[in-house]
Amino acid sequence: MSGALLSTEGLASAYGQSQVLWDVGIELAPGTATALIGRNGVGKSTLLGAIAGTRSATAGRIVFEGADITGLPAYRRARAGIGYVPQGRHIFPHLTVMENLETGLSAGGGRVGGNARVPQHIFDLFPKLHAIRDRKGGFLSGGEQQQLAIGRALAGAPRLLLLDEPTEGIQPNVVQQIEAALRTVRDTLGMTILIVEQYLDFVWRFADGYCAMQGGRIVGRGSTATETAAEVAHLVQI
Ligand SMILES: Nc1ncnc2c1ncn2[C@@H]1O[C@H](COP(=O)(O)OP(=O)(O)OP(=O)(O)O)[C@@H](O)[C@H]1O
Repeated sequence: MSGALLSTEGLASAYGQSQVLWDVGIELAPGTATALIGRNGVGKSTLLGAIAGTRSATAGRIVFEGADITGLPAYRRARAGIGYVPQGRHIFPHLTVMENLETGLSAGGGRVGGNARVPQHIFDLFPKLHAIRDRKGGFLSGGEQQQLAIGRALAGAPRLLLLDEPTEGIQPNVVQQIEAALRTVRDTLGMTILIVEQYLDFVWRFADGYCAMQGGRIVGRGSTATETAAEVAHLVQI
């Protein structure tokens, strides 16, 4: 048996008749960060969605902490310990920052207790969120929304954090804060991270490993310590 926190075997997914994931097998070791990379449209977001439960698998299986979660709906996976920060952030525009964070608490379900509060470490990671805690989500800048989306996923105390292009359209100082936050949750909380990212220099600064996709399949994997971002970018023609 593997010691992976999450693994997929033979995973496939489709939009109607159009298959977009083929025979995907990945393994995420506990406490590691893995970059999922590849050109636009190769299936990275679909794979993240299949793991989070927002897309269904048409074949294969997904095992999380030893349990087969392939058939579980998304809310049960969130409760089981999978946090998801989708592309486009999907924060609630009419709820305040604090209320958005509280939805993350309830998504985490029993893992954080009945009348739990938003953990202080989320405000330590993103101090701006505390300063704007009473502001409505719809009035935030893109960088603030991204911090909120990550904070909301962290509020559920996940063991696995899935992030879909968190640096997209974000200014450099916020990108640095996101990098620091991801390092901290991995290094001090032992969280496992799977991150879809086009900005390879960013993700190479902290990820331990990478999986490269082409045409809905994993075509390469390895360590960010032994292969440079430029070498891997060349391999997958980014
Ligand atoms: N809702 C949908 N209906 C039909 N086809 C879709 C849908 N969403 C994505 N696709 C198709 O599935 C394939 C994989 O898309 P996906 O978004 O997973 O790729 P990606 O690697 O994440 O790309 P990007 O970097 O552009 O987000 C693409 O060919 C895309 O056109």
